[in-house]
Amino acid sequence: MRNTGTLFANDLRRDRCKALVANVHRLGLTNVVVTNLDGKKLSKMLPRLDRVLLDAPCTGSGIIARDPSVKVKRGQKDFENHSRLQKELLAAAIDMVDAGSKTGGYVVYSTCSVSVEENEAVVDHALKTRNVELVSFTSSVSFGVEGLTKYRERRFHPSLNLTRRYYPHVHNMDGFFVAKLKKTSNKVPERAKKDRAKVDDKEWGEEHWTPAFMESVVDFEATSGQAAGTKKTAREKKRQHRQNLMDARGFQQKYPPRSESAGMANEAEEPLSKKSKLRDKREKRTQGQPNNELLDAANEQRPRRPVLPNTAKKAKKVVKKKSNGMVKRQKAEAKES
Ligand SMILES: C[S@@+](CC[C@H](N)C(=O)[O-])C[C@H]1O[C@@H](n2cnc3c(N)ncnc32)[C@H](O)[C@@H]1O
Repeated sequence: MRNTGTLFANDLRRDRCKALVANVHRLGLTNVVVTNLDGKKLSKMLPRLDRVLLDAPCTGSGIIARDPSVKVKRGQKDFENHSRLQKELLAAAIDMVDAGSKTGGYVVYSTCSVSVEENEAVVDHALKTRNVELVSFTSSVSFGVEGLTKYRERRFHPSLNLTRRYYPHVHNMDGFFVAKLKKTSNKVPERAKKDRAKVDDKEWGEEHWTPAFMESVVDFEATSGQAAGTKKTAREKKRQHRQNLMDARGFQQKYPPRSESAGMANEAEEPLSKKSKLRDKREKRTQGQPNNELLDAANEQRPRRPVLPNTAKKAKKVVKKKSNGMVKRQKAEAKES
């Protein structure tokens, strides 16, 4: 501006304004008015401007190379909150500009973030809620890669390719984003323009949600933390699994249980086979008996007689037999004498 016209420089933080004033003095600028206000309210306080540069507050995901703490400092909520604030600040910046300005009517939006939420999503929101369009600025800045027009399930206005992204590993600088907007009318649209950012609200794996799948009960394996009273036996689990399969295939409607047609009280009970009756009997018999596993563990701890190898056993037997014979012989000799 070569020290002509008037420049308003604003920051919400007082300490930042001090640094700003110092820079103004250092550069010998005489056309700058420094304000310490909330950017969202600025449009009501200042006259209509020719152009605005919004270097928006952001998560700083583009400066991780310089400040790795960003990786642990920022969470999903930070990205969401910054995106919301950036949308409000950009709307306010657009409202401050005069669309009929002979020398401008432009807003430049920039962040030092590489996240889509803080960049393309913010600009796309402005395109929908204000009368602005994106313009190219490659004549003055010839490098950078095109902004994204789609990202995962999100779709943005095709003109988002006029924005520019700068990457540390590609451009040897901080991660950065720049968009240049031209205001086409001072009117603020009453309703947001058609939503192009179609969010695919289909959930992962939804294609598997067949009616049969949705009707069946998923039988999860009992975990170690399960209450003792609710633990299912293998037989009960098997029965439950069979029941689930039958429910999923609509067996219940096609072939109602016999008891139902006969009007019996116990409807869910199915006829027991001979084998399962026997198994039931065995289960009842073992109920209340000591736990075999505990007994085994106790036996393990009891001191045991050393197990002799076979040859040692045989030798022991022979000695025993011999000693028996000797005793008999001695008795016989004693009788004779
Ligand atoms: C990326 S920095 C701008 C840096 C500045 N361009 C410079 O070179 O020093 C974003 C600035 O926005 C300020 N800020 C945050 N919220 C604001 C708000 N609601 N209104 C105005 N400024 C705000 C922050 O204090 C921060 O200094």
